[in-house]
Amino acid sequence: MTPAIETDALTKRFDDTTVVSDLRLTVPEKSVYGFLGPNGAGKTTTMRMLTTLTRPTSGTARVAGQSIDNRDAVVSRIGFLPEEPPLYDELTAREQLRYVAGLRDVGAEERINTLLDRFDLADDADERVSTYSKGMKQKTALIQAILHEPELVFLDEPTSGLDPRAARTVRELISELTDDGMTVFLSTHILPVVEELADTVGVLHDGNLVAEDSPERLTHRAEQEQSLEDVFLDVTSEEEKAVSQ
Ligand SMILES: Nc1ncnc2c1ncn2[C@@H]1O[C@H](COP(=O)(O)OP(=O)(O)OP(=O)(O)O)[C@@H](O)[C@H]1O
Repeated sequence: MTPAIETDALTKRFDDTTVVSDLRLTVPEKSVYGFLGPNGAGKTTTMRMLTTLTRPTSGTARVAGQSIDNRDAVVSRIGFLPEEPPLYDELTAREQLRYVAGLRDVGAEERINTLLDRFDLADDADERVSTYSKGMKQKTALIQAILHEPELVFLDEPTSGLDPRAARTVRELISELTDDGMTVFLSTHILPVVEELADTVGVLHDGNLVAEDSPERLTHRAEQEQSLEDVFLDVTSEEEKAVSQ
């Protein structure tokens, strides 16, 4: 089976600073990959390369079976929820979704209605986005990212800034996406999000993939059972020690 994502020595430098270094990762189809790392680790930059928004300095990647050099082929097969999703405050959710469907050239009226229903937004779909809570906006943005039924969806910090209830709803919706056969690549610095959702967790630190395993195996990698948070702090501080030596 072709992996949903396969990177080979993917590297991004800005001037003299290497922000993503020699990244090699493989994400199987229909799985949830949790991309975990502290602020500034290089998660967003990696996602921007994989979604063709920025070019790598060196290295390659295939996304949904297509080379990231082939922008149109990749973009038609993926969805992307950026950290700050583009929503027009003056439009209603329904208008917003129709607009995006038009850009994507997908006849989506029925799918829009189904998704609004499923995301519990149907009653407010004709209100302006400016009146929405942060959670409602995030759900609208998530629908926008999956409207064209992508094989693979990239989510950058999808629960950040949400209150616990809204964050839970968004987590539940994300876990349902794999039921539809989608692959989810999810970046976050919030541990419970990956602990709950991810099949595989990759820990990025200073642009390097310092650990990669299932959440369960990561938490059992020390002899005594540790929480994922302990492992995360361990691997990131081990790296810091190695770098400073
Ligand atoms: N266009 C750019 N020019 C120069 N440096 C950049 C650029 N974009 C990102 N960086 C730097 O690259 C590093 C990684 O940033 P990135 O946004 O990828 O990290 P992140 O892991 O997504 O962090 P966060 O969790 O804070 O979003 C940071 O030090 C950032 O300042």
